[in-house]
Amino acid sequence: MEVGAPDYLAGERQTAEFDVESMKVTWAGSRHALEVSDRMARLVASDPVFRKDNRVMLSRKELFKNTLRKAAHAWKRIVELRLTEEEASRVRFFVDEPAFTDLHWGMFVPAIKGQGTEEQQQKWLPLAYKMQIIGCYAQTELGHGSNVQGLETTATFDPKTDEFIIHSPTLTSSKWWPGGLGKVSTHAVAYARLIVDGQEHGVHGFIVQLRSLDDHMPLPGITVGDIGMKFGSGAYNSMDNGVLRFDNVRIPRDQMLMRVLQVTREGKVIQSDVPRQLIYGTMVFVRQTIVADASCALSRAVCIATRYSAVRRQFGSQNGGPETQVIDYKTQQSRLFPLLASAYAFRFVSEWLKSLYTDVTEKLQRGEFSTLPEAHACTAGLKSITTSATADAIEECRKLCGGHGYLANSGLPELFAVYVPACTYEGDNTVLLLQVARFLVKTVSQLGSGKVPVGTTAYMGRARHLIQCKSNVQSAEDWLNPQVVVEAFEARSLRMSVACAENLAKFPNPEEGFAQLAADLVEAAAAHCQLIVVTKFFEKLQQDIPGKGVKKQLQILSSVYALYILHKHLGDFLSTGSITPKQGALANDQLRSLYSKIRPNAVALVDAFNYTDHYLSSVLGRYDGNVYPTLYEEAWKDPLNDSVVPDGYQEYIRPLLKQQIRNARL
Ligand SMILES: CC/C=C\C/C=C\C/C=C\C/C=C\C/C=C\C/C=C\CCCCC(=O)SCCNC(=O)CCNC(=O)[C@H](O)C(C)(C)COP(=O)(O)OP(=O)(O)OC[C@H]1O[C@@H](n2cnc3c(N)ncnc32)[C@H](O)[C@@H]1OP(=O)(O)O
Ligand SMILES: Cc1cc2nc3c(=O)[nH]c(=O)nc-3n(C[C@H](O)[C@H](O)[C@H](O)COP(=O)(O)OP(=O)(O)OC[C@H]3O[C@@H](n4cnc5c(N)ncnc54)[C@H](O)[C@@H]3O)c2cc1C
Repeated sequence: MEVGAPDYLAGERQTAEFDVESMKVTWAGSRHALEVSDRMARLVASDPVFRKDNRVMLSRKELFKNTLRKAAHAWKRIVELRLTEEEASRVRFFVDEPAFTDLHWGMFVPAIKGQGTEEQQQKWLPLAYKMQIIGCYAQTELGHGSNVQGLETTATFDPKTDEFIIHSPTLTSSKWWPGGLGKVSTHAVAYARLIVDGQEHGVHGFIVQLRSLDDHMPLPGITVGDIGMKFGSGAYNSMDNGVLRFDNVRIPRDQMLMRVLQVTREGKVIQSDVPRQLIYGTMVFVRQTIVADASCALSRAVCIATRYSAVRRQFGSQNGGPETQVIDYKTQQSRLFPLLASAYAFRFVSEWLKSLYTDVTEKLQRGEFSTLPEAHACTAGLKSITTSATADAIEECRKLCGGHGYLANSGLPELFAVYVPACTYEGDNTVLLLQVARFLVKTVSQLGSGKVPVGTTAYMGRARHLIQCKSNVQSAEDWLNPQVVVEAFEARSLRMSVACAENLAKFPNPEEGFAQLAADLVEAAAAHCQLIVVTKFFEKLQQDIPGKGVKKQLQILSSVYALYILHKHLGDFLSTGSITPKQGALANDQLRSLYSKIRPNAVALVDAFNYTDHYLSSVLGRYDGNVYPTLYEEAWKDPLNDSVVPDGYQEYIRPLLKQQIRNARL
């Protein structure tokens, strides 16, 4: 905010019962992370190249070219200022525009790192790090996305020339969707079925050059282009999601990523001791980052809706005084505050998931693979529930802002359009929950065998207790006890998984049973993932959290998150007998009282996200709350208002009006 400018939300900020600066540190993860973030936010906001207020008005071509300009400028600044990786990734965050660079850094580089041999990494990574080559991740095809084993592209070894022949045998085998592919990437990690000596060896990644490094023209045998406009204006259309066909394209043998499986000069296929699933490792990495993205997108929407709800007034004027702030309506609070709590919950679970991922990666380096299934289940499941909740929440925030939320300059329509594909990319959310369900059913089925479940399924080791325990909640106050809450969530989750396992056992063919019970399995998987989020929020509170009143606010938010989920899924808790209807009603009583505790802190709690006005790009979410004059000014900037009488008046409006007049005279 400019020095001396009026702050229409100052009153709201004065009622905060905690130290906002300390909460900013907790949200950012550390004082250092906050400092870096703050500096990079200002760097981006003060640079005219990164302007984004006109984005929804641009044609696709203009938008795309502008994105190229921003990406090139960002890279120039990163190199000039010698920014660290952490700083560079904050620059990407605040530039706030999907671009080919996301796939280059986020998938192409990690695929080579995770699936390439030492030699391959040494050859390709320096080129990629300097952006002397630009890569994408070409897995999905027109006919196959979720079913990776069903991909049709082939990579056939030719021992005569020591090459692989990459080919798209059918229309449905055309690569379809990869970001950065359509117009920019010079290379791809393309996934194809490996065929050696007429035998198939599953799907593997191959580094394929697509375009000339001299004139950017597609190489012989490559057909490549953009797949067309996507949902919404602006939004994901800055990305060149592409289509790609291979017509017997030859690549050297050493361009197959060979950490998992090697093909020798003689055409021998050698399986290393690394599990086959490591071929899916890049997806595990990105799913983990997507959970962190969910907390960012959600907190952004909630920040806009909270500030605007404090500015907006409707009804309730007493003796000509001001009307009621809509944030004071209990319905507004019961829709908004759980989303605020969810933003914090997703933030902390993403922190935990990142540490789990780092730990598993270190173990993989040492040749320990036992934690891979849990890492897969956690990343897949949390990606699924956090993105689904965030997509729904952004739309709810739009509605919480009434009519003005529908204006592009509220920032919410574009945020929604850019965010919703997260429910689909990197694994459709239902497909991913089915993976979690497989993991849970397997864990349950091993309970009797003496194998002790660990990590996020450790609670299943107490199945005997959880299957019959009764919650001893007797008052609304009891629901503030994390142990009580966690036990109710554990009982619900365990009982849902066990019920699924019991029902599955009734089918002679387990796969048929899995298919028939898929809807129940998905619900059991979601219950397990919600338990993880709740638990990790409570565990965060065990840490030392400095700053006046900060921990207290987080305790309130953790209870709101847990009791909101309980209230929303009350049917599960009641039907599994994890709690009684009376206890469910007490949870709801507690939730109401927690909302009143959040109310004086709401604006400060969203200030703690530390978002600049440039990043929010929302008239409704402005830090200073100066909404109405800005809405009014912005309206006049619309190109339609460039002329008082619109283009087309002479051709289409005038004749109509004349005709009406004639008719009226008749
Ligand atoms: C210097 C820096 C400068 C600037 C910075 C600039 C930029 C920013 C940088 C970074 C940004 C970071 C990240 C963001 C990047 C991009 C994000 C933006 C956009 C997103 C792009 C989206 C890209 C995509 O969508 S890529 C395509 C994704 N596709 C999918 O997800 C497909 C989903 N399908 C599957 O995963 C699988 O096919 C399946 C799991 C559903 C089924 O597979 P399969 O049939 O083989 O399996 P099963 O038989 O069911 O299972 C076999 C066993 O394997 C286990 N399994 C399955 N998957 C995994 C896994 N991933 N890991 C481990 N194990 C796995 C499964 O459990 C089975 O085990 P079991 O024991 O045998 O039961
Ligand atoms: C914006 C965007 C960017 C993308 N970027 C990339 C990229 O860079 N690289 C890349 O390779 N791919 C990319 N993709 C592709 C993406 O990964 C796939 O779209 C995604 O994995 C879903 O696969 P699908 O499209 O085949 O969906 P489908 O599997 O066809 O899903 C359609 C419906 O079928 C259901 N379904 C499917 N299988 C099952 C099942 N077994 N049981 C029950 N229900 C099922 C799903 O739940 C869904 O409702 C991108 C997609 C989008 C939208």
